[in-house]
Parts: sequence; structure tokens; C-alpha cells
Amino acid sequence: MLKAPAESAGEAYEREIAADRLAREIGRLEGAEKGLVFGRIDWADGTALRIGRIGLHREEDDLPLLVDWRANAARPFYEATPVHPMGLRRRRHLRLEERTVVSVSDELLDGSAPTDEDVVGDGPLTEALSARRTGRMEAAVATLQAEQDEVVRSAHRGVTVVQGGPGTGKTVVALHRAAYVLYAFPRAAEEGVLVVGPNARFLDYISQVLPSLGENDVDLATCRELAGASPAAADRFDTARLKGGAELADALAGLLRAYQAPAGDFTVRVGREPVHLSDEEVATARDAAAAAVPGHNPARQVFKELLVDAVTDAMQRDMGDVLEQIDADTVAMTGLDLDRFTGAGRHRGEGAADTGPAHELDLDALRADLLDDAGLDRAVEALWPRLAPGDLVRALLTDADALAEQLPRLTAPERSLLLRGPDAPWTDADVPLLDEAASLVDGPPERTYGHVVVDEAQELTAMQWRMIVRRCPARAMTLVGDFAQAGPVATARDWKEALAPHVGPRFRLHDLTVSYRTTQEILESVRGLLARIAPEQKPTRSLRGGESPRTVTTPPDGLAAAVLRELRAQGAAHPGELLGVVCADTRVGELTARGVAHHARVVPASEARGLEFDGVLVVDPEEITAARPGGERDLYVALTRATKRLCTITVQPA
Ligand SMILES: Nc1ncnc2c1ncn2[C@@H]1O[C@H](COP(=O)(O)OP(=O)(O)OP(=O)(O)O)[C@@H](O)[C@H]1O
Repeated sequence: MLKAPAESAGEAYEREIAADRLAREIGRLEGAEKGLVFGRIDWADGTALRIGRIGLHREEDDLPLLVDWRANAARPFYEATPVHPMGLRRRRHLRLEERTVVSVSDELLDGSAPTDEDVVGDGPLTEALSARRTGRMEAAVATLQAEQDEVVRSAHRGVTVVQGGPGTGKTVVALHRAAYVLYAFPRAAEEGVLVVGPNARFLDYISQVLPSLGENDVDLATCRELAGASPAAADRFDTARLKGGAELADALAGLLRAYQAPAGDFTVRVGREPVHLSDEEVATARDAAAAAVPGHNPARQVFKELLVDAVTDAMQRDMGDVLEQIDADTVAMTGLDLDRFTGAGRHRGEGAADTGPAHELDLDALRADLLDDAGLDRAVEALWPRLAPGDLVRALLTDADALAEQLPRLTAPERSLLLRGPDAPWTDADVPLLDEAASLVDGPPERTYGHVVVDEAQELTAMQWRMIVRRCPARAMTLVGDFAQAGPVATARDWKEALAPHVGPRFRLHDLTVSYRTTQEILESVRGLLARIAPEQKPTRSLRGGESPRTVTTPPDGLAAAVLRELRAQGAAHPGELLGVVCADTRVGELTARGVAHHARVVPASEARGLEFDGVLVVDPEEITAARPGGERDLYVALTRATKRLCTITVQPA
């Protein structure tokens, strides 16, 4: 298609659109190559339906060959149980490698005895859960569990919240929900679906799931990427948390108002003439401009036009006054009544807008001249300066007086944490402030979405929530997270607090209760820690048992050697398994330099959220706990990343 010559620009454009559509279709079909068919349901009467990642029809008679897993017809595959078989006799799971069937597993739902045709064995879920990890998350479309499927397939279009302990499948639900929305809600699909994750490492981890479900049109982004920012520095945690508070949004809006036609009379110089505008006239123009269009810069043109109107009125009024004076002087000097000659009595005492023909101004020409007038431009620049988002944020954060005026509820020490130098680089915590300023200064973001999915949503600050919600005008969102895993900068303690400013109490809360990642033994080993960091949270249960977690103790100077020893031992005992080493952020450099990365992925504790490995080494838990405020939650995250084996390396006190 791209080779065919295009006759015109229009044709070239159409050709590109068509090629783009075909490329996406190819992507969809190629994605389906991985496990195209994974399920089959059989009714008692012998009819059957095959279920797959996409739907396929026979060309000649439109007969369905394969039903898309999201179609209503596929529901019984996920919902039928032996207690409610929904008319099914058998549910079959197939596992394919490319085009070869490598395993088959059946569940008989109606209580009938297995025949030679049935393959009843270990469940496919057990198989999926004990499979080796690859470092990339896989779709769980063949084994979605009923409590997960209920959320994925929910008809609710507003805000759906999913909470649950580590490994309960929150990410699985979030991503399959995104795929379901694209399939079932065409309006939202047309406007686009966005998935927000906490960092690039996490997005990379989940990046394959949606393409493998045939969905290549979902945007994956961190908050930084949404704002198009790449800050070079980080703030102290207390500063970052302060910058995350919603008061900052009010402060920026308040400061912006101070830029827009501050109170007071104003004199505009038009040509050589000063034209005087009253406080009230300027304020009327300001309020009307601010209400006319969102965004300070777009409203600037409106303000300019309103100011021109005000100046025109004022000039007309002034001219009326001058002419009256001349008339009065003439009468006084000559004793003649001019009106008798001109018939233009209407301008007397009937308001400036009604000057008589003798003194008529060409208002349109005057307005046109004013719009081009340098003096007027200077007035607009003084009353309504053009701003860049960074100007506004800098104006707030570099000026102690502005901070005091706009953030009266903060204490002086808190405000001094916010104060920065004019040349200081932008930080991560500045990103939502810049985004807020961009929406105040330039208007709402151009790219918005019909549905937004947020993973690890407990991490968001109030300011980050604002930037995400701003991109979802329909407030159709799926939010998943676990407040027991919240990091040091998170500003909300629960969903109510996080969502109240945006949707009030209007959200549906679902709980996931079963951990599909960790073993029962690992969950039990963190129970005491969980009771300390989230006493109100019910511990999750696991479907699987395994080895008990181990602890290895080492002298301080033997830490890296102990890590290497343990990794070699695990590598020898369980070849091919994916190992992760989670340590305090400051320890990453040393462990990498010592060659740990040849054996395992080295992950700083601050970036471990959402990830998983077959075996995990948690290095120096005390260091992880002490590294950041709320460090026990970082430790809890680190200890819950393993699917099979957990080993903690502790350091002997010197
Ligand atoms: N229905 C399922 N079938 C197969 N595997 C599943 C299923 N549900 C969850 N899993 C697996 O369990 C593991 C944990 O799932 P997931 O990462 O979604 O949990 P999470 O609740 O987001 O965890 P965390 O709180 O740690 O981020 C993943 O490997 C996932 O593939």
C-alpha cells in the first residue's frame, strides 16, 4: 500500500490512514498467535464454543469459529461453577505453543463421570501460578477467577476501585479491564484508554499484556510522561509530600489571579492621549475574560477585546465631555443655541453612548485601530501578561511572600521547605505542579481519554490525582492499589480521601482476597509486619504452599559476598528461575559493581512495587526500613515479591 504512488496530498494522507489501520490489524492478528484458542465450553446437548483472545468468523457464512473472551457468549467459561454450572457439562483449558496444543485440562461441572474424551488433571490455574516467571507479566485471560472476572466484566462505567493484598491480581484485573472496556464500551474505546503506572520499570513489566490480548491502542504512561516532563532532580520526602497536597492547586490558581488585572484604576496611553479606566471597568473586563474561556493565555485575547471596548467607551465619553465643554464655551461667548442649527440635541444629558451625528465617532474603525495599537498592547501586557506554566510555578516557589500569601495554612517551616532558588532544576514533585499550571495557563490538556486505569494508585499524591482526573472528563476509571504498600510521598490514607475531591462517594469498591503470587508460608511470615503497618487490613490467603522463608546473617563487610553465595546456591538448585534482589536504593550501586546483576535483577526497594520473581533475596531489611519514611511499607513490598522462595539477608550488628 505504501509503495503505490499518491497523486495528491489528500491521497497520500488517506493512504497513510489506511496503512496505519492495516498495521494495527496485523498487530492484532500477530498478537493472537500466542495462545489464540485457550478455552472451550461444552453443553450437555453436545454443542460447544471455543474461546480465544480475539473473535473469528468463517468468511463464507459468518459462522463463529472463535469467540472473543470478552463477548457475552464467553461468560459461562468464567462464571460457571459446579454449584452453578450454567448448563455446561465441561470447561476445557488448552495451552498452545505457537500453533501446537501442548496441554489440555478439563473440569466437569455437571457431576457427570469423565469419559475417554475428558482430560481431568491438575487445574490450569495451579499450572499458571507455578510456572516460571519471565520478568514480563503475562495475560491471565485463560484463568481469570470469578472474583476477578466480576470486576473485569462489570457494566459499571463510573469509577471502579479494586483493593487487595500483594499478589491478589489487582494488576491482572486492571489490564484485563482495560481490554474489556475497549471491547464493550465503544465510546470510551473511541476516546482512548490510558493505563497509568508508578514508574518505567513497572510499565515495562506489564507492557506485553495488552498487546497479547490483541490491544495495541492503549497508552501506557507514568505521571511524568503524561505531563511530558523529565525532571532531573528529586526533592526531600517531606518537601515532595508537601508539594503533593491539593493546597498547592489553590495556591497556583490564587497566584494566577494576582496576575490578571490587579485592582486599581488604570491609564492606557492611546497614541498621545491618556485614557483613564476605572477600577470597576477593568475588573468587569477581567471577570468576563476569565469566565469566557479556560486558560489564562487563551483568555488573554478575550481580555484584550474587552479592554478595547472599555477604552472605546471611555474615549467616546471623554469626547462627549470635550464637545459639551466646547458647546458650553460657545454659548457663553456668543449666546447662540447651537442645537437650533445642528438639530443634534440628543447628545446632551443622554449618556455618552448616544452622541449626536455632529460628533459621531467611527467606532468600528476606532476598535480596529486600538486592537493594533502599541499602547494598548502594553496595557494588556501589564494587566494580563502572557505566561508559561513554569513562570507561574517558579513565581510561587521562589517567593517567600507569595508562599505566605497563597499558603496561609502551612507553617513557616513548611513554607521554607517549599522555597527554592530561581535556577534550581525541576523535580519529580514539581511535575504535577507544572501540569496544574499548564491547565491554568493554557487550558485543559489536549489529549484526554474515555477510560483511565491506574495501577499502584495508593502512590498518587493529591496533585497527581488532579492531573490524571483532568485527562478523564467522563470520570470513567478503574483504580487498583493497596494502601498498606503506600510509599513515603503518598498523601491519602484511603480511597475516600483520595477520591472525594473528584467523585465524592461515587465509586464502587471491590476486594480481592486470594493471593495468586506468594505462598501461604511467605504470607504468614509478613503477617506481623502487616498488622503493624495496616492493622485494619484482613490478611489475604494463598492457594499454594511452599518452602518456609529463610534468613541468612552476615557481618557488615560480607554482605555482597553473602548475596552472591546465596544467588549461586539458588541458581544451582533451581536453574532457569528468575531471581530478584531487593535492597535499599543506596545499596544498588555496590551490589551491581560486585556482579550481582549477572545472577539476578537488582531492584531498589523504592521501585519494587508490582514486580515479581520466582525467588527473592531481601538485602538488609533494617537498611530498607530506615532508608525512607514509612520504610516498613517498603519492606512489606520487598518481602511479598516472590512466587516461590524468599530469603532475607540480615547484617549482624558490628
Ligand atoms: N487468574 C489468574 N490466573 C493466573 N495468574 C494470575 C491470576 N491472577 C493473578 N495471577 C498472577 O498472580 C501474580 C500477581 O498478580 P498481580 O501482579 O496482578 O497482583 P497485584 O495484586 O497487582 O500485586 P501487587 O499488590 O504486589 O502489585 C501475577 O503473576 C499474576 O499473573
